[in-house]
Amino acid sequence: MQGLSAWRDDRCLYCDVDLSLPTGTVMQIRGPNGAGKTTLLKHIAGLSGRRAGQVSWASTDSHDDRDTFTQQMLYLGHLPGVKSALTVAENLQALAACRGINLLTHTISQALNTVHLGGYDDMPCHQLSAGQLRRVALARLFTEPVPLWLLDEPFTAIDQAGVRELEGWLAAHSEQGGVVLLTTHHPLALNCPLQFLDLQPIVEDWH
Ligand SMILES: Nc1ncnc2c1ncn2[C@@H]1O[C@H](COP(=O)(O)OP(=O)(O)OP(=O)(O)O)[C@@H](O)[C@H]1O
Repeated sequence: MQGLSAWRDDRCLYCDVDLSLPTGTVMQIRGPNGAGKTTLLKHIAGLSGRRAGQVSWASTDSHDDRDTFTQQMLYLGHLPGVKSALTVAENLQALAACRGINLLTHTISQALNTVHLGGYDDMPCHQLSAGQLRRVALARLFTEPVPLWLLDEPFTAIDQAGVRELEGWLAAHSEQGGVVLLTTHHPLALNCPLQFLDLQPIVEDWH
């Protein structure tokens, strides 16, 4: 990523951010509320319209080959992003279908077992707790296996045991050659090297 910049009104949120994320990288974007962490993740995922700077995947500009880039990355936003009227399995199927994957029932059940929602396949999502909804979103890490994970506050509503488990998944993904870029206010304890990108808050000029 080269020269990433974003503005709100006439204020620069982040300017000329250069990042290189080799295979195996886990990087935490840090900064206080409003510093621009979500904006930057969406920028990289290509979800915020074209901003300044270039995002390349495997040496190709992500805008020149959008299809390849979207097939290689999974963006999980700070909201779970599941439809409450659908069941757990229907949500996972619909989301995977967006990238052309036809999920087998067995794959869904396995992923749900991994996130400790085994047997919840046919449960309507409006009946789930906040932590369970988050786990449905996290099940996509296993139903849509891709090298690049862009995760915005993935620990939200997750219990303590789940936090340790998710930390383990991040480290395992890195060991398998994946790349993780995430935001969290949670201090991470990973069994792998962790890099940081610190964003500074905009200083308001009240005068
Ligand atoms: N849709 C929007 N329109 C205008 N300004 C916005 C919009 N979304 C965010 N902002 C502003 O952009 C700045 C960065 O917001 P962003 O959500 O990226 O911060 P963040 O670092 O992720 O914060 P948090 O830790 O609270 O999640 C904030 O000042 C916010 O008010």
